[in-house]
Amino acid sequence: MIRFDSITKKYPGTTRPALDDINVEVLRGEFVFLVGASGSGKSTCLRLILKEDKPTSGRIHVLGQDLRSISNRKVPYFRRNLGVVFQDFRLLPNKSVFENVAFSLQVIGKSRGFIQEAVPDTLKMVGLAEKALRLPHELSGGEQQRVAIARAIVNKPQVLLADEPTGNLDPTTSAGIMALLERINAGGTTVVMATHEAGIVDKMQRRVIELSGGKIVRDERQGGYATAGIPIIPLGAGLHRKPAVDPQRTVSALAPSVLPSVFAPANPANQANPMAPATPALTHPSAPVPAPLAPAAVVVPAAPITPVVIVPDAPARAVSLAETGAVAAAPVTPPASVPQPFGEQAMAIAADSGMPLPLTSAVFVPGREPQADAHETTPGTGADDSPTAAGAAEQPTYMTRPMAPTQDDVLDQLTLAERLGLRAPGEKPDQTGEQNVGPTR
Ligand SMILES: Nc1ncnc2c1ncn2[C@@H]1O[C@H](COP(=O)(O)OP(=O)(O)OP(=O)(O)O)[C@@H](O)[C@H]1O
Repeated sequence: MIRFDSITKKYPGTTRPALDDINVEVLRGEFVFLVGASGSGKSTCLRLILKEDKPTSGRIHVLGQDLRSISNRKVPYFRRNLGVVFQDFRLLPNKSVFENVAFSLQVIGKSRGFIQEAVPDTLKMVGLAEKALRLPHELSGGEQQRVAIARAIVNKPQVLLADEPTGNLDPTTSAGIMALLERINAGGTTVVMATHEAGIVDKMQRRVIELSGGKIVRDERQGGYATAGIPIIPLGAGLHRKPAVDPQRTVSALAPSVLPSVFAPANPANQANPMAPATPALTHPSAPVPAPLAPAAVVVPAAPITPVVIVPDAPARAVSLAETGAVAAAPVTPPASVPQPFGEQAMAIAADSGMPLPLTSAVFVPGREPQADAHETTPGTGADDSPTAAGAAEQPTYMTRPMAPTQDDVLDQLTLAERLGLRAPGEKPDQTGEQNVGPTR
């Protein structure tokens, strides 16, 4: 399903590789945790799987395809098989829950009929059927993450990549999110999740791949989190921050089995599942392997954990996937003035017009008439689709194109289609719908 053959990734201007001769294979239907200190290479792995970036050397196969053989023009098609979830949710703040989920189908040209069926089904699965009309800021953090997960899975991807999806959530809410991810996995979707959260990894007892300094130092079939290489932070404390650890100073986990567990046993009284699966898992016809796992296990944070090694003097933080923006669930400036019926072509044309355009929400929501958001465009006033945007919908939202480049958000200069990876920056749209899709770089 996913295979890295001798993968080395060296970022320009760096001396040490972010990934150093990685060989690993993830099988269909697996649930894999990627763990490791900050800067160990977890997000780089996810970026390479997405073909967001390419390795310096080595080969990557995803879904049976050698990523080198996928032309830039085909990358958007390839990515439709992958769902992505980030720590910071990345919802469109001025769109409802329904619209946020529908949006990812709109941009790949799914029919209105398909959207009307798939979105409610998916919202039901994540337990948000009743909140379809809410705006992101009217939801809790856990609910927002469930919307993001719904958006990532609504097209039934074969692989779900999650980059610290519980990083901004409290332990109970995280447990609900993990139960949901387990359920998605039980439906046949392969899940690869980067995390720093020891309690979750320990509870799930799934495959754990540990990176240290760009190398795999542990690959355990049913592993826990604890190694000498990773400091433990107590659940519920510092959940909003990644541990700051100097990978140079961490001890290699070459012999994790000899390490004593630092985890207190879980409190059985806490085993109630806050996300009790009331609805069936989505079926994934494209994933022929039957659900390999037991019914969603309860994921409850372990009893209070005694913090151990916290290494002071953090290094410059690694650039994570969540910070660099990404494809499948990346934030996008909402489409400009979309005529109905919505569609990739219409949105691409609108987004590519280069003119300031009013925002229009063209998604039909049951029980709610299609309506224009009707924010007039004001060049230079920013549509806040930054990671902090979720929950900030009370701020007026404006189109930002065209806008001056900023140092840290080049994405804002791209059109909607470009930002979604549907077309290479600068490439002109044609009039043939799906064929609009083109190279991403
Ligand atoms: N775009 C980039 N340019 C240069 N170096 C980078 C870039 N992205 C990541 N790196 C470096 O590559 C290494 C691995 O980074 P990566 O983001 O993959 O780590 P990570 O394990 O995901 O960290 P975190 O847990 O903090 O997200 C780090 O040393 C980081 O500084």
